Amino acid sequence: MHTIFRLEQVSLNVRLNVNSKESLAGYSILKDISFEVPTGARVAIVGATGAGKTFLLRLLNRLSTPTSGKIYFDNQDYSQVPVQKLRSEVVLVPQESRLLGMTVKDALSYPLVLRGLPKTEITQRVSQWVELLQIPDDWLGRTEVQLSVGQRQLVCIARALVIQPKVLLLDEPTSNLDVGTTQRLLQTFKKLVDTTVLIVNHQLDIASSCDNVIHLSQGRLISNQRACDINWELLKASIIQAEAEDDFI
Ligand SMILES: Nc1ncnc2c1ncn2[C@@H]1O[C@H](COP(=O)(O)OP(=O)(O)OP(=O)(O)O)[C@@H](O)[C@H]1O
Repeated sequence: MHTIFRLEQVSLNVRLNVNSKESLAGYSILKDISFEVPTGARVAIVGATGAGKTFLLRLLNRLSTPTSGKIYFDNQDYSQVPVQKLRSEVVLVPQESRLLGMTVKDALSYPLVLRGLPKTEITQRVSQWVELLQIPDDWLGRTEVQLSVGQRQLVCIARALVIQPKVLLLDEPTSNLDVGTTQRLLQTFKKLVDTTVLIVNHQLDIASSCDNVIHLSQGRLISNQRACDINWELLKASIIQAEAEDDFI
């Protein structure tokens, strides 16, 4: 099995107050995390609010740097891979993505323009994804203020998909999408043969459509299992319990 990411005992501390000398050790966000992501897999990352899911995606995209431990991307120590190269192959779609004032059509073309693709190929690729995700033609000339939150979310995912990255990191990609669009998106992910997809999601039915499920709780890895081996009732109960404990704290 080829692995696209391998994490070995990765921990991440962040300083709550960057100016404070006392808090140099920082606040522990992720603790001693080890797992492997098979190339081409769809991996869900689940866990209670504040479990560290978003920070895990940030680590993989190198928006955050591990405090200790090692991360390997495509069998290479990822700290040795130039950040620009890594981010062109490992694309993160955060919860609050923006179109930066561009029209939908320009936003979808822009990453390909940056990569120097010929105009004809850009047009062809954008049309292909617009069609696959059933983005209506009348959105193409709109800017983000003329789109609903869910419509913008879909366009931001399409903008990442046109790049055909090696790894797609999606933070709550379906939080504002209707059931039909969510299903279409999940079907599309299944068809991506060369792209590994990691999805942070609160909805376990989305996790159940993935190949593997990583469960985090309070910054620790609780399990990394194949979806077909999971007892979903138990997983749900465990997440609910972690949320209740957090509320109590
Ligand atoms: N800028 C920050 N500085 C310090 N701690 C932070 C910062 N942002 C978030 N945290 C803390 O880091 C922990 C992990 O946050 P993270 O956003 O990764 O959680 P999450 O699992 O994605 O949660 P959610 O499901 O609510 O999005 C939380 O306890 C949070 O309070």
